[in-house]
Amino acid sequence: MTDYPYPIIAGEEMSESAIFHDRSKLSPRYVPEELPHRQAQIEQIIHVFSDAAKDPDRFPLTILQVVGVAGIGKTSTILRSSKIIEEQFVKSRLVLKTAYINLKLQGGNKYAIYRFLLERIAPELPAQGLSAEEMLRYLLRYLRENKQYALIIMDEIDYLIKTSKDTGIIYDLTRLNEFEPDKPCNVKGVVFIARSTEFYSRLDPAELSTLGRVPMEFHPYSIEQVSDILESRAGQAFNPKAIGSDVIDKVAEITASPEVNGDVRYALDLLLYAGNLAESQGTGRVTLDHVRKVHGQVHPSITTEEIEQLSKNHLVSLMALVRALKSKKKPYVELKDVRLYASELAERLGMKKIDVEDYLDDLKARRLVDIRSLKEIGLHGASLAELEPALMNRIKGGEK
Ligand SMILES: Nc1ncnc2c1ncn2[C@@H]1O[C@H](COP(=O)(O)OP(=O)(O)OP(=O)(O)O)[C@@H](O)[C@H]1O
Repeated sequence: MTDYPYPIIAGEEMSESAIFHDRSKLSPRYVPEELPHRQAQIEQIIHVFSDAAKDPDRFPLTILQVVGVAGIGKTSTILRSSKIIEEQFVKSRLVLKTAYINLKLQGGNKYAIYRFLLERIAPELPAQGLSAEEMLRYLLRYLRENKQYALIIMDEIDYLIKTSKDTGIIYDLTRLNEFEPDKPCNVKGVVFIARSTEFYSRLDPAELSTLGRVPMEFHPYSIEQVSDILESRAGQAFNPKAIGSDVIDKVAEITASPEVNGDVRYALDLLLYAGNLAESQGTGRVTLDHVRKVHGQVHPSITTEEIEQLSKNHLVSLMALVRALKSKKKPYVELKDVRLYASELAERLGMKKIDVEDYLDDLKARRLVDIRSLKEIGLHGASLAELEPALMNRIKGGEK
């Protein structure tokens, strides 16, 4: 183990301590009921689907796109809205199932994605031996026969389109109502979430037109808004006496800086680690010093959640890049340097040789690595020394 002073993985368990009331409320997987400053967007989305629960068979398949930078509540807003829409269906004595897919996590091809969809919506149906198109037909038939409805949420669609040739997914999902045109389509909505609209350039005109050109844009929060959000999250996670508004305002200020670019996920990480540090020092209260110390050590351009999403090969490739950059003391290194460190690391960890180039490409698509050319590979963000223990912890701790 390393001397990294606080666990890099957010604890899921309820924990009693002088600092925390329930630290799992800071976990990236927790979707709070209250989303300050996203109420207008929630209402807008609910409005779009407001007639769906009233007369679902006449409600058309509705496509929604949501676009905005990382960590500004896109996913949470959609998930919260879908819960409310589900409740409206329940009130009409109907069933709406939400299938959420994070394409960065799920990755892969059309086939794997549709199989996952089928598992979520129609778990009784076996997916084995079916073609991608058959899976969608089965899914639609299953919903019809069981008088159920579905909402599909495809998160990080831009990542998928950038890394995979299966752009057909957009075409398929936006035309689910044309599979059997004489029958109602019980998938009532498909929501695509993306960081930007750059992926449009990889779509053909037919895909673009079914997707619709007008995304719902989410703008980053202001400092004051981040403060409100953190106050609400901290209120659930910390003991009231353990944290003050000075700390919340400091974290909000850091979060709104260009370096972090409003990513609330990073703010929650900062609060968690600062709390852990205060706990380990037995101070009974989180101080500005704890925040400063942690901010100096955690890497703003890579959050806990992003590290958790990486496979061991990704981690080793990233670690090799960090080591190469450190040893060369330059902002960019060459691919061959990274290769060298990666094979050394893999050998030491008893792993098979890694195709570093593929993993670096993927890390680039995840916006963690900056590849200008094969001779100029660097990291997004500045200081790296701190990244190494966090990555090593994960490599040794959890395998994916
Ligand atoms: N208004 C808010 N109130 C409370 N928590 C929030 C709010 N906005 C964001 N968060 C929290 O910040 C974290 C990141 O939010 P979320 O995953 O929804 O962002 P995103 O825009 O979808 O990011 P990405 O593009 O990286 O997926 C989550 O833990 C979420 O709960």
